[in-house]
Amino acid sequence: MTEPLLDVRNLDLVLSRRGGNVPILQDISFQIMPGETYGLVGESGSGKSVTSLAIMGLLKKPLKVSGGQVVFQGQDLLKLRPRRMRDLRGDRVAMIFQEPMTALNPLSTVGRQIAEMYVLHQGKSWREARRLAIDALDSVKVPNPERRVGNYPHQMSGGLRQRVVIAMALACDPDLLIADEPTTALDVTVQAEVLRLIKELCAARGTAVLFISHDLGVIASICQRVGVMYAGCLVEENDTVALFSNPRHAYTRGLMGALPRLGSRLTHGRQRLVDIDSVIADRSVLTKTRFITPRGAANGESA
Ligand SMILES: Nc1ncnc2c1ncn2[C@@H]1O[C@H](COP(=O)(O)OP(=O)(O)OP(=O)(O)O)[C@@H](O)[C@H]1O
Repeated sequence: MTEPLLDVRNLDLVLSRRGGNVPILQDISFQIMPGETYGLVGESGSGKSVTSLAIMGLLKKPLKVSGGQVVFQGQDLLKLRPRRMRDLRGDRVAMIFQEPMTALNPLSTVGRQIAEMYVLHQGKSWREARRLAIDALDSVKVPNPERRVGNYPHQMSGGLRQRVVIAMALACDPDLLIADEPTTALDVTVQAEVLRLIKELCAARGTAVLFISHDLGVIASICQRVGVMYAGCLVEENDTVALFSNPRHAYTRGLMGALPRLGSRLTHGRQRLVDIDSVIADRSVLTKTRFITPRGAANGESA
């Protein structure tokens, strides 16, 4: 049987204070298989971002992991030395955030920033890296890549900047891409294009994705499986289709109730992202719902 690419096991995370620890995440467990797109969905503050930061080893005080394992390609990332973790972040795991400017240097051209990925992580010469940067811009459908390669980030729209960040993230062909609300800051039509781009590029390269969003519609359009987070716990997990056709947890049903016209076409603004009727009609991919009861918590059905 194929081993999971990422196996998060019983992850606990606390806010460490002088007076004692406050639990932030409790007993989070999920797996992502190679090439799979897995969504984490939940309202603001449910713990999606800190889960991804814990996986990437990017948590800052006063947050700290207090238990569990993050096994990636067979090794527990929580035990890796900072230097190994830094190498892994450049190479095998990449991350994109909501606001592309957090990942871009405003004082450097986008071409140089993409080229740097090839120079630092793949030992390419600057000359070769510049050519690869143009190809990378082309692959993320930035028009006129030979001209755009000389642009500074402020000379580009938000959508183009996010494409540049995607090009940088995928430059080293990572095995896992963590995308934390990558389209939330963009307007609706651009959102749909960027989502489609992530979906197509990762499918073509076999890159697994951990996709984080508060928006079940966005998650449904891109993910094969979904984990639903509520108050620091993963309360329900299932194939996307099964989750939509048979939400078990009261909180999941609440999230779905907030979706426009559920049961007909799932829309996001004016852009149709997924035809939920046809998805639900495809019963072949339905599997048994994994209904999760966190350690020490009451059964979440009534949460
Ligand atoms: N640096 C921090 N210091 C203290 N508490 C934090 C810090 N970062 C996050 N938290 C707390 O951790 C919990 C989970 O936050 P997190 O950002 O992961 O939520 P989220 O589901 O990603 O929400 P959002 O979509 O708004 O980012 C929240 O209660 C938040 O207040």
